Amino acid sequence: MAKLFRAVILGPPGSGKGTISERVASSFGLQHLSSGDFLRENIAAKTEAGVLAKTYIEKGALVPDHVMTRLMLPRLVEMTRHSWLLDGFPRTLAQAEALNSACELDVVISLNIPLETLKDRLRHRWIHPASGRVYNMRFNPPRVQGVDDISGEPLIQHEDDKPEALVARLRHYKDVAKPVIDLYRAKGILHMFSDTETDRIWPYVSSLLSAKIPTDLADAQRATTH
Ligand SMILES: Nc1nc2c(ncn2[C@@H]2O[C@H](COP(=O)(O)OP(=O)(O)OP(=O)(O)O)[C@@H](O)[C@H]2O)c(=O)[nH]1
Ligand SMILES: Nc1ccn([C@@H]2O[C@H](COP(=O)(O)OP(=O)(O)O)[C@@H](O)[C@H]2O)c(=O)n1
Repeated sequence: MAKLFRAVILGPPGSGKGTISERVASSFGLQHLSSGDFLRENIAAKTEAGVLAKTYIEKGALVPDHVMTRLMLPRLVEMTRHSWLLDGFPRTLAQAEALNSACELDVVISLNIPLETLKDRLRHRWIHPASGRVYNMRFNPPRVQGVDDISGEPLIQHEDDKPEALVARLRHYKDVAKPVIDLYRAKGILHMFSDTETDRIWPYVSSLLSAKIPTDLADAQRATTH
């Protein structure tokens, strides 16, 4: 069995983690696990962790580490036989240490996007809650404004994308992300990308992963996901 590949993508709200993760999933056959989407699934399903997490997310605050870890690690156990890309977790040093005790990472991608770019992107972000499909009125608009291309259901904007909640989230992100980035840099697995456009970052991410993911593994995984 080819060695599995484990990666994490870090970046502030609106940095393009989800956009790049989808491209990685379809190009390399890695499973994309978005902690934000997984949280919203748990909130919708009114699970114990979902009910608890909802109280923090509504304030634009971070969900406590033990709640996130208790939610994410069992999900990763279910994915033991897959290569995966984690998006939005770990977010803090405690979460990174919990993850590191559970598995070995091969690559950590860190997106470094200017604040004004983030604000502009999130102002125009629309989401289809049921599927997690993400649109942007400037970057990838839906065919019909306010309507999901696939289901025809209405698109929404996340409460915590509103400018007033966004400032709190961005400040939180900077405070908690630095030790996580430093940890992975010290491990020698951090790769930082800075730009204002995903389409300019993507070729670099793609060539990094092409060099890191064994070709037989990528071919095998593409075969299973298509
Ligand atoms: N204008 C523009 N918008 C982009 C670009 N890349 C992504 N977006 C849009 O910007 C918004 C944020 O992108 P996401 O992929 O959701 O970013 P994220 O890091 O996953 O965001 P969170 O889930 O909030 O952490 C979405 O509406 C994307 O469609 C880009 O290069 N230019
Ligand atoms: N590790 C994590 C991931 C998400 N979250 C919460 O879940 C919300 C939605 O996560 P998300 O990944 O969709 O959004 P971003 O905050 O990453 O832009 C975040 O704003 C946080 O409130 C968290 O507290 N801890």
